[in-house]
Amino acid sequence: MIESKKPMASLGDTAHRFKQQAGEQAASLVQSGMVIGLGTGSTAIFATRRVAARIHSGDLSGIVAIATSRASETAARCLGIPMLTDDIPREIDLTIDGADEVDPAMNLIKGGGGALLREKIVAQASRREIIVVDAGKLSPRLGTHWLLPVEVLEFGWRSQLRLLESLGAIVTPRIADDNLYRTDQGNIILDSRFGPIPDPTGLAGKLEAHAGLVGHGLFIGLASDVIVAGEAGIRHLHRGVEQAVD
Ligand SMILES: O=C(CO)[C@H](O)[C@H](O)COP(=O)(O)O
Repeated sequence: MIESKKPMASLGDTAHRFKQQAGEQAASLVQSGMVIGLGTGSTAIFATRRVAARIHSGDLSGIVAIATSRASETAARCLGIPMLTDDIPREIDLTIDGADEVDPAMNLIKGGGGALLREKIVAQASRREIIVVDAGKLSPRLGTHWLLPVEVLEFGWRSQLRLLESLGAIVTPRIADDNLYRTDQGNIILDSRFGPIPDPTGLAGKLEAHAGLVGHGLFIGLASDVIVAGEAGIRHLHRGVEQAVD
């Protein structure tokens, strides 16, 4: 079990250092010959950079990667990582991604960066889904600190908004540059404030039952590992079991 130690606000500027520590620790788990998934966001990028550095130093060979967003793909290509595009020809050995909120059972809210749908596709295609976070992301219950992003088709999107409201959420369509934000798929995101979610699995089921609602940021049972960095150091849990950290 992971217990929340500090609220996000108290981490302040140190969060950046913790993100780096968590991301780089995860990159040490990549081995030559692997197909890897590259996550999206300010924590996952530290893992991507370290993987690139290991490739260029000759420490890693035969790596091929799939990105969880167009932005991550562009970053990885710039760093010289060999990339797959738009297809996952075989099981991904290991994916390293960030999260917005992590509960004690290693369930997640993701999608703060808008990449939730690709992130979930890649997570579900991965043997190991390694989540890297600073300690401020730990939460006693999903929804306590973060909005739940829900990706919907433009067609009929206000009916999805009403559905979310009927489930108890306060819903705000995500805006970018004074327009509705668009995901990599051209869809809309409805940021939904549920507050602490008593039954994330039940809520996920209700959301998945609706046509037009193409993705949501609840990642239930998908994380195999969580690497969390904070004032107490770096902790690594693999399927609930504490791992030694170098
Ligand atoms: O889900 C995500 C993007 O869709 C990110 O992984 C999540 O928002 C965490 O981002 P960061 O590491 O920048 O805090």
